[in-house]
Amino acid sequence: MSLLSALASWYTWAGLVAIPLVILLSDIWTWYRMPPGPLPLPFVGNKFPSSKPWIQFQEWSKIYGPIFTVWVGRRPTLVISDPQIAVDLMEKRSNKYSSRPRFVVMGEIYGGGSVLVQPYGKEWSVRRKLLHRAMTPAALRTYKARQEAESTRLAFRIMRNPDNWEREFDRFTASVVFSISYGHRIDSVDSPIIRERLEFMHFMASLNVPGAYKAESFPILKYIPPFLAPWKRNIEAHSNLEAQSNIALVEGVKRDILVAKEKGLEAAPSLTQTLLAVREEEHIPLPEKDFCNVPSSLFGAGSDTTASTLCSAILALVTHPEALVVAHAEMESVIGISRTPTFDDEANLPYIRALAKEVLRWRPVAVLGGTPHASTEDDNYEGWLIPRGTTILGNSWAINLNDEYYPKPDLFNPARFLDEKDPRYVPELKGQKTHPAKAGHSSFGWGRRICPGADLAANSLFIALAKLIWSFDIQATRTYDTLDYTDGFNIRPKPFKCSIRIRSEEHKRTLEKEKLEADKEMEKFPAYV
Ligand code: HEM
Repeated sequence: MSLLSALASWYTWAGLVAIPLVILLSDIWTWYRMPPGPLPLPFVGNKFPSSKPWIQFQEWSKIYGPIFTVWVGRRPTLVISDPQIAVDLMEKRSNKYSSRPRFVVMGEIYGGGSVLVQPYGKEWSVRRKLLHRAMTPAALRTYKARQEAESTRLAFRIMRNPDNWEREFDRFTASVVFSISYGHRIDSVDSPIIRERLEFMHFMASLNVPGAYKAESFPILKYIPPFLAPWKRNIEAHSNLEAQSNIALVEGVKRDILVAKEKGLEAAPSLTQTLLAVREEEHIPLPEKDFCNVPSSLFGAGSDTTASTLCSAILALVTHPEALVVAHAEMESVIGISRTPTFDDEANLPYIRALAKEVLRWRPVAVLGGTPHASTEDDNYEGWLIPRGTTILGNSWAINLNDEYYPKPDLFNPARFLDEKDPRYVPELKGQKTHPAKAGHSSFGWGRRICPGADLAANSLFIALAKLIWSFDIQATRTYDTLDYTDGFNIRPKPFKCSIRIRSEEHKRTLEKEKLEADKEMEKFPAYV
């Protein structure tokens, strides 16, 4: 071996050892300065449970404190279990904590331009501003009539077929968001349009399963040409299908507007109609595919979340019948039997309002805070380093069951959200610490990324729960495991049976009468077939 080649091989070996060593030392230095958590393995990170990580995170918070670090490979993730810390970072310092971690497969290859996974910046802000057009206070007021009508139809349909309550929740929430997005109601969850949407959602969810795609850990793989990568072709084919479907829905609204105009009428108002009018007047810097993704994103983000929360409400009521007794008493004294509750009664139904909040606290559907946040600058919190690019998880599960804020956190008791002057208020449920958010919970997320549909969802939950409680006796038929939930980004109780019966003949007659009015209201939004 010549001296030259010996030297070259020496340098190669030195490099092979030195580079990982430098990376390792740098990781250790970062790890040492970040909030402590379970010990990670170099380059591999921590071991996570294969299901329901929020439970393990809650356990770890009891050992490492309300803010700790876990490592996914070499990427640090900060897990927060205290609402004040979540607000300190994601709201008070929202200029640094409003991005999303990189989603190579779902965000960049599948694309679709969904606002949910967009990193913080211009692309995100254009979409978010367009979405806000549908969520202004004035717009929310106009949706109330259809939310009332759809929740009357919901109660009527459950009265007719009580065992079908879960699917009726899915139909109700789908109809509310579709009527807002496109001016069309949904009469059946089996309609082709809903089936297609669910297929898109399931495919999207499959892209996010940890380990499913190597490109997530090795982003360079996303540049492989599709003809060499069948997995990429498959993702792109699905992405194109969804884009075409989104475009077809917008084209449908354009046709509705033309047809109505020819008849001298106006098409049912919708977000799509508003966005098309805005585009006539100002340039919207989005390609057609991304523009059409904006109204379609309401279904993905807003339908299943609201329906799952209603499922949790039924589980809460059958396992905590004392809450239903108080709620029924409120209905009897404020509403009576000759009519069902409406939004005009909201101020006089504080227990029902509190009940909706307590469901969101007790079983937060977006259990790990929805989609994680990511930091865009180095920061320092209480002496700890939070480097740029850290993933931030608000563990809503641990936050909402934190007994410093919510004593007896596993107990479902709406009274904790009542005004202290209300005779039904229970002082023992007042936490030693007060939740920093005005709503008293943070189940809709934080700061600049807070759920834009929060008020719409809160309205749907209030009116649906009010009508259901007014209509029905809801009772257990067996004992239930209140932790038996599905896995994933959004959680829902696993299917269960219970007894749902109309409260009296007079309730039945009132509901039948009001259902006719509700049908008339919903005729303004022709059904998608
Ligand atoms: C009970 C019902 C709902 C719950 C619990 C919920 C919860 C959440 C949470 C926790 C986030 C993440 C917030 C964050 O990153 O800090 C989120 C984001 C989002 N939600 Fe909701 N949501 C609900 C209903 C809705 C509805 C009805 C809509 C629309 C009609 C909607 C649209 C969105 C969108 C578009 C985002 C992404 C925002 C962004 O990344 O900038 N959600 N939601």
